[in-house]
Amino acid sequence: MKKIAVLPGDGIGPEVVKQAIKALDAVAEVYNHEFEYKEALVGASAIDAVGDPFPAETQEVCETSDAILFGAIGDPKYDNDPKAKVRPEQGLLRMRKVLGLFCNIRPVTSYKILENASPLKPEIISGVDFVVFRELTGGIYFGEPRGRSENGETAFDSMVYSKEEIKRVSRFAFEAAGRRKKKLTLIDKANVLATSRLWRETVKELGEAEYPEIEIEYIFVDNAAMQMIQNPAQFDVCLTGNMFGDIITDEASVITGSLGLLPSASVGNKIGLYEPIHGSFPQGAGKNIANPVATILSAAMLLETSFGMAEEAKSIRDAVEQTLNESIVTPDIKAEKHYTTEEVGDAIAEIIKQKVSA
Ligand SMILES: NC(=O)c1ccc[n+]([C@@H]2O[C@H](COP(=O)([O-])OP(=O)(O)OC[C@H]3O[C@@H](n4cnc5c(N)ncnc54)[C@H](O)[C@@H]3O)[C@@H](O)[C@H]2O)c1
Ligand SMILES: CC(C)[C@H](C(=O)O)[C@@H](O)C(=O)O
Ligand SMILES: [Mg+2]
Repeated sequence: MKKIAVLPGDGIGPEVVKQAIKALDAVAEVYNHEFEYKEALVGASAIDAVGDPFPAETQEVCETSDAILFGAIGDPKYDNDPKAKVRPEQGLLRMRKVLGLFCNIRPVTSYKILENASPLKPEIISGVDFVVFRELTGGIYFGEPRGRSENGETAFDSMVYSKEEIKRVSRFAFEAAGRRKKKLTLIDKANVLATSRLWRETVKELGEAEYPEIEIEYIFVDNAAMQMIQNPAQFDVCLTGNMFGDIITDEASVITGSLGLLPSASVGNKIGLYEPIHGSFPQGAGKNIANPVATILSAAMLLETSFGMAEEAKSIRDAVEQTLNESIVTPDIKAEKHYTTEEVGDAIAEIIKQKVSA
């Protein structure tokens, strides 16, 4: 029996998480596994219920589970109130920090069938298959000091990184590069930032000392943002800090056709957390239009990474691909006919059940 903490969160979070559970249930049925789900509050809905975006009970549920499935957090009432003292995003950040989730893995894969769904030309996105390793518990998101001057006229955030923080996430990226094309691209801003120069120095030292077979390429983040649109197929394993990784992966989602397609895994010392890279898409909440694929693929990453269930994970990925091939897609994907969140979730679960029982 595997215990999965389920944190649906806000906006479309509960709708897309529900579809991922359908896929997990289908896997459990076909492969004879038992998954026990324990739901907990996070984000704006947790603030509304108990005044804290990451309550102690939620932390407890996470820490006593084998893996965490997360939807999304965020609500316009906080986005539009810069003076709000408690914010949903603080819950997400605190959760990442206390659970030691310092490495966020974001694969970007283009699907042949969706080559016309992207605003980019098919010949540019054909065969794109790279993965971004984003540092998740350091950098400008967490650095001190941060805040406002006494008169309120100035605000400041600090970008802080230690060699140790850089090394531990870099190891994950080097290991992945070893399993893939033996090339690692460090994305930074070393021409301006002292922290980026520390990244370059540390990654170079680590590579020379422990991963001499991996070729390291260095690229400035502004150039990388441009190259990712101009020639995305050149990338394989990318490594970057917290904020650059956040921005560059939303950009990368355009290659695939929709932000609603990209999953992620956040790992570190202990437990793994799996979540779509998108947010709570408040405009789409309650309308049954959100694309559940990013969350369903996050569930596949959960099976593979936390439970070592590679075949089960593949059955989810294959089912997703089949729905895309059959054009069973939500409105964010260019198609003649569109399906609802529930219909896409049902179709994927059905295919998982059929495929393996066939
Ligand atoms: N990890 C997270 O929980 C997370 C990530 C990003 C943003 N947020 C929060 O979400 C809220 C909304 O932020 P935002 O609008 O900048 O980003 P967002 O990712 O929620 O949405 C941006 C746009 O992407 C599209 N989109 C996103 N997910 C989709 C899906 N599953 N299906 C179809 N289309 C999808 C929509 O067009 C949407 O307008 C904010 O409060 C923000 O802080 C949370
Ligand atoms: C909501 C926000 C704090 C979060 C981040 O910046 O990490 C989100 O954009 C993400 O990509 O998970
Ligand atoms: Mg983001």
